[in-house]
Amino acid sequence: MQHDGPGGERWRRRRATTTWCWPPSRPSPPAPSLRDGLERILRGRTGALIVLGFDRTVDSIATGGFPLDVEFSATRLREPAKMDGAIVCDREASRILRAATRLLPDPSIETAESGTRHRTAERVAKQTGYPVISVSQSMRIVALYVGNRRHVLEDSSAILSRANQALATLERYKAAPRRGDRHALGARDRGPRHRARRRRRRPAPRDGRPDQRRDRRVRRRASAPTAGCSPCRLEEAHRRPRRRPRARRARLPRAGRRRRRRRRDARPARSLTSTDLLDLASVARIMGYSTVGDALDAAVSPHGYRLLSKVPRLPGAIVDRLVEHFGSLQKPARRRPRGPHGRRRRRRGPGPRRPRGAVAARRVEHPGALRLTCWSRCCAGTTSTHETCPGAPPTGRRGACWSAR
Ligand SMILES: Nc1ncnc2c1ncn2[C@@H]1O[C@H](COP(=O)(O)OP(=O)(O)OP(=O)(O)O)[C@@H](O)[C@H]1O
Repeated sequence: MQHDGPGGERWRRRRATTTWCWPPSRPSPPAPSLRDGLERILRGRTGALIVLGFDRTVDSIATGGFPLDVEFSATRLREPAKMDGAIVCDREASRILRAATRLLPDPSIETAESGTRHRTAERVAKQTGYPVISVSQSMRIVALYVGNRRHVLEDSSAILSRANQALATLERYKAAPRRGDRHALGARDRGPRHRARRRRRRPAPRDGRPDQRRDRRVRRRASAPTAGCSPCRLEEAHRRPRRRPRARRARLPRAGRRRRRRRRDARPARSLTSTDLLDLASVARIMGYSTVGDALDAAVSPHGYRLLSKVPRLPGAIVDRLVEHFGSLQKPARRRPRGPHGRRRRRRGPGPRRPRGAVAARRVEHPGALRLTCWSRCCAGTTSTHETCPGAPPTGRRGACWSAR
């Protein structure tokens, strides 16, 4: 008779086709002691058949053996594995419930395995929906069966050696000079003039692609050492919380929108696939450059975010405003200061040199945003702010310092 409740035909079929995952209430996949126990069984040159879950279906297909109901530990798992038959644990692998039991799954369930242990493991996994671990004595491998899937666990030493190799590669990637640096240094160094010419050459979006690819490789490598370490990575992926749909945001003013777009565009190319990385236009687009016409070959220059982020105590809002105002770092860096009547000032005689950073400060309209060195004849750069400059006029008027702009 077919019934739909637990243990019924439809119930069993549904369980066999749905992907098994750890109960949501459980904070983490099975304890590392399970992996340790499997290692011990392998080292002891015995096999095992372990069912991770117990319910009416498991009970109905298990015959013989003896009930245990003891706390799970690696050593306790090793002992019943020496005997014939299967071991049944609870779903969290925190207790060993039965040992040396014979499993008789439905023989009509298809299986691609040949040995009796593996055939049983696959059938039990399909019929009960619980994960079943089979440790092969002859092949010395651990296979995990979950529903219709089979996953062979890698040897710990292999995972460790791969992780070490990945870390070494990561170090090498990190240590390698970036393409920009190579330009500056000059791979084929032909003397100081050649070096200076190379340094002056402005990069185009096309030049950024190898660096993007390298960054991607470094990121992929960085996650590689852990990949495959956990036998339940698959399940973990299932348990990963889904991103909640974001609440609709209030429309920002135009400047804010522009800033947000620029930040979004400047976000690292994490979302790009390996194929996208080969497409120069996608990479340029994510870097915030235009791809229309021959824009990819046009010279580009940095906005100055990186440099400005190094100015201590300079708030992000001011950085944004500076970048918005100048557009590019090159403009203020190249500009020579103007005198009181708009003429370019000449340097007269020896004296303290004005640092470049102060030039950028001169063009900012908002005096409240300025906490930069005052450079004028009144204090000759000995003061750090307008307020502390001895040449500063009473509040509300611009003094000698600022009228010198
Ligand atoms: N239906 C079953 N229920 C419980 N245990 C079983 C069942 N079938 C096989 N086993 C266990 O598997 C052991 C080995 O069986 P067999 O050698 O036929 O399987 P195998 O798939 O070739 O395994 P291995 O790769 O380890 O040699 C048996 O001694 C028994 O302990």
